[in-house]
Amino acid sequence: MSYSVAVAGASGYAGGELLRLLAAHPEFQVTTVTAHSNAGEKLAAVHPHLLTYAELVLKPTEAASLVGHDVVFLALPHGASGAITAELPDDVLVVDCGADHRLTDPEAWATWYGGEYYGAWTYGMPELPRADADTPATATAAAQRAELAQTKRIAVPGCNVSAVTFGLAPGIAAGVIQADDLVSVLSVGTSGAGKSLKTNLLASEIAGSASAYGVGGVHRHVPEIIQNLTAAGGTGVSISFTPVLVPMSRGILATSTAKLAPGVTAAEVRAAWQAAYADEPFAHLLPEGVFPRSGDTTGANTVLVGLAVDERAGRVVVVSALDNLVKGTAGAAIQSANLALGLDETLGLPVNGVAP
Ligand SMILES: NC(=O)C1=CN([C@@H]2O[C@H](COP(=O)(O)OP(=O)(O)OC[C@H]3O[C@@H](n4cnc5c(N)ncnc54)[C@H](OP(=O)(O)O)[C@@H]3O)[C@@H](O)[C@H]2O)C=CC1
Ligand SMILES: CC(=O)N[C@@H](CCC(=O)OP(=O)(O)O)C(=O)O
Repeated sequence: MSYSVAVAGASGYAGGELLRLLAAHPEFQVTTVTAHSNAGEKLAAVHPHLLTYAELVLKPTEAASLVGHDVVFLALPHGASGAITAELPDDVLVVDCGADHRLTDPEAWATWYGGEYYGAWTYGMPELPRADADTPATATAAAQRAELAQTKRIAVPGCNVSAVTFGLAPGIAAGVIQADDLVSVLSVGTSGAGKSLKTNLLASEIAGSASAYGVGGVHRHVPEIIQNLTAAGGTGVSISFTPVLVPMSRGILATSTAKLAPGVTAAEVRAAWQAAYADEPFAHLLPEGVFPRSGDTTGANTVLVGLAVDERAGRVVVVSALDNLVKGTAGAAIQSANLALGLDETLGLPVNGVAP
């Protein structure tokens, strides 16, 4: 069976990456692409690298363009997807790459985003371990996958959120690190900010320079990270989160540290991540002493993790890398859509990065 697919926001970075991956997917046929200011243009005019769908004409982003498809991927600015989705039939699988449906707490939405709250959807991170807070060591990703298999509405995680969650969740779920004193500093590529012109992203200002932003616990990804790590079994989750814009177009390299739980050995720490990712197709723990580079994941739906125990500091140091446009958005969206349609979770998704 082949599914007809619409991609809204196809002229943007996330939309373009969805199209690149969907072109290699054996069960999906993209028949509609939409845009905002670029509506009316051929796709070839905005994404010359995408030959498969080059002749499709970008329609306006409105419900009328999207109805009649089996699957709709939304890659729109925050706040733009809620109203459109309300007009789509319940039996259409809708996968939103934006933040509109990620947060389960309406107050958190009001605090960090604002505007109308359209409610949380099934969270599109199949690997997320979920635990009863009293028994974190029993956390597995089975519950998340089971929910995804039943849903018609998927909220794709934020890209920075994914990098941090993949880095820390296994240790929290297994109880080998403390959740109340987490620190994550991320090197992030510029494409995470989207295609529209922003003054802090002028080439003359980012080339050859690194700059922190969202400093002081004010980045909107903080509540989403806390939501995930709490679901993984963390109690009193507290994280200091600082992204640093670096001169690369794609990729995120997150360095996260956490206090070792009392009495835990280095071998037990490693075993926690090893067990969590042993059977995962897209999450991988690297051998001892090996740490990922962001570029190792370019183009792949893969998150790579390296870890070490800093005995002097009493902390675990986890380095996690992913491509913000693939495992950080478009790849995660397709992986979750595969599950929701009962397809092989890995269908159409590259596992190997492009390096160097
Ligand atoms: N870039 C990334 O790494 C990641 C992005 N995301 C999320 O994916 C979504 C898209 O991001 P990204 O592709 O980077 O952004 P871009 O700015 O590159 O693209 C935005 C898309 O939305 C369209 N658009 C702009 N304004 C409106 C509007 N008012 N109403 C409807 N459509 C509009 C644009 O159309 P046009 O260009 O024709 O005006 C374009 O197709 C965002 O919610 C983002 O947070 C999530 C994780 C990672
Ligand atoms: C460089 C840069 O600005 N990156 C963005 C990535 C956000 C993202 O893509 O996630 P959302 O879907 O939650 O917007 C940021 O840190 O805000």
